Amino acid sequence: MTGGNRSGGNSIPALAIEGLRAGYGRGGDIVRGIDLRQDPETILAVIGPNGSGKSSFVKTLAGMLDVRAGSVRVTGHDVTHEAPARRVSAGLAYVPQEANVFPNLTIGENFKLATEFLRGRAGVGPEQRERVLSLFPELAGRFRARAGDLSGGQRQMLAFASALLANPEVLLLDEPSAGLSPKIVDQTMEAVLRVREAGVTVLLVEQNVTAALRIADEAVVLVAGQLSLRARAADLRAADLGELFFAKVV
Ligand SMILES: Nc1ncnc2c1ncn2[C@@H]1O[C@H](COP(=O)(O)OP(=O)(O)OP(=O)(O)O)[C@@H](O)[C@H]1O
Repeated sequence: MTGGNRSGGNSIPALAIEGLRAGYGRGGDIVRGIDLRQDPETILAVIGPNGSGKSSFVKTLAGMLDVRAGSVRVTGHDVTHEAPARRVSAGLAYVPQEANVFPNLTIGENFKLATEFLRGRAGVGPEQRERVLSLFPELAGRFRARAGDLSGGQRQMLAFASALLANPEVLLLDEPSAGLSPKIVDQTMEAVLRVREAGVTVLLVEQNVTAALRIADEAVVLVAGQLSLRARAADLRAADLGELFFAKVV
């Protein structure tokens, strides 16, 4: 998160995924052969019908689900078989859909825990904390507030901020709009834009296709664990995706 421009035609992809396959226990593959490259400092939306494997895909990238085949690179570094914490150290941060803050701890304590295991990662420290707080001014001065007492939108900001304290190159977001009112969804998406403008690459899994397409640079459609379409977000309309989803998209 430098605020500098790391993009460019010949730059190393922020994320490079090849032939990725993953699944649960002894079950069949849920992620079924995904190839994907994402340029630095872009927002890529991952959309698709319920149960198509969006969360499983992002969990695989975060190291929560074992890779059965293929590879994952973050700014050129192979993290395919790294544990989740090592991926964060390699620049890949993850905000899960649920349980993404510690509700019984204060904002200050959530911040402290977020970096507790990251000593040694470049750019983690007081300066990064100041940068993060400048992105989320609503959290500044509220360090003693209990995370569980925050509104849904504020809690989401805290989850983003905690992930960004690790100074990631890539931020994985799993359905940040889930359970939020339309107004708060808009504010949350604005926050994702600020994160991108601060120099972070964002992979955004979303059910709310309209909200995701509004801020994304590009979108991919995931159907039954495989990518069925990649397009510039500006060229896609939620209403046109119904056929791909085999369901009405709103
Ligand atoms: N912990 C789990 N154990 C076994 N199977 C799982 C587990 N979590 C998800 N699955 C299966 O993986 C498939 C894809 O689910 P996943 O949650 O990744 O899809 P999704 O696209 O994120 O869906 P949604 O949009 O409804 O969240 C489903 O068939 C689901 O039943």
